[in-house]
Amino acid sequence: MSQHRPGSTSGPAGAVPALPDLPEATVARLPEYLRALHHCAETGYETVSSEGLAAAAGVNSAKLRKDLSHLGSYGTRGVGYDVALLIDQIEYVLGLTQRRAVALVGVGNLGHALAGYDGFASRGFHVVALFDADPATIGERIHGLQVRHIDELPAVAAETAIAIGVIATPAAAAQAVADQLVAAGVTSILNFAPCVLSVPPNVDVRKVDLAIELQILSFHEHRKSTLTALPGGRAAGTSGQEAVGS
Ligand SMILES: NC(=O)c1ccc[n+]([C@@H]2O[C@H](COP(=O)([O-])OP(=O)(O)OC[C@H]3O[C@@H](n4cnc5c(N)ncnc54)[C@H](O)[C@@H]3O)[C@@H](O)[C@H]2O)c1
Repeated sequence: MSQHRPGSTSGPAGAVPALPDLPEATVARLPEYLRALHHCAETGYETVSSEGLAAAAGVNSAKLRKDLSHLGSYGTRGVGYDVALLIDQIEYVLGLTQRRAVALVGVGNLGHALAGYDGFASRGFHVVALFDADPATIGERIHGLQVRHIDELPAVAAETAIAIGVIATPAAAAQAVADQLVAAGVTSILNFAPCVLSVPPNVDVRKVDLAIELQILSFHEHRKSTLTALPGGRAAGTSGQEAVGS
């Protein structure tokens, strides 16, 4: 099987091929496939079936086959997917063939944990700068990096192209920090602060909020408890509101 840049469309000679516009849900599952594929490779598997890969990634196999078809990857009947090739394809699509520089702003409780997390480096991300506004934190060294004042962001960004800015400040400071990151040329932001950021259209923001995840689990807990409270533990067709009141 020859190596092929997944789903690329041909452009003018010498131009970088455009990536397909993948469904966001597919993009969100690709890192799971990649993690499972790396595990296959580390445990000596050269091929993997769609069912095996789907189980390892925690999705159903029909969804996995559909996702991978967007990449132009269909596997071989009776053999499955070539593990090394699929790793290459997914890493290419996710832009993981180059290490991306990450700057972290806000080195408090969460920021300390993020700054010391080894998982970024092993997945292709390089934390290049740490910023804070508190004089008590500035100058501190974490994993060999010195925390700098946020006002130094433009100078640091001029020296080192920052691909992704991570915001771990209180919500009240997050918009101003986002504005500073954008002004410094950063076009991808991972926001841990519990607030909505306003950014120009060319800037991508992803939000991580564990409290929201807990609230969603709380909804499911609530729903399960209301369903089991019904006579016979009826499993569908009744809203939680009605069940609570019954
Ligand atoms: N996403 C999640 O799941 C999750 C989990 C925990 C906390 N949080 C959020 O993460 C953020 C940080 O939480 P924490 O517990 O680490 O708070 P913290 O108070 O310990 O740390 C915040 C840090 O941001 C710095 N800071 C404040 N204003 C700044 C500015 N303008 N520029 C640069 N640095 C600035 C502070 O000096 C401090 O060091 C909060 O918004 C919190 O709600 C999110």
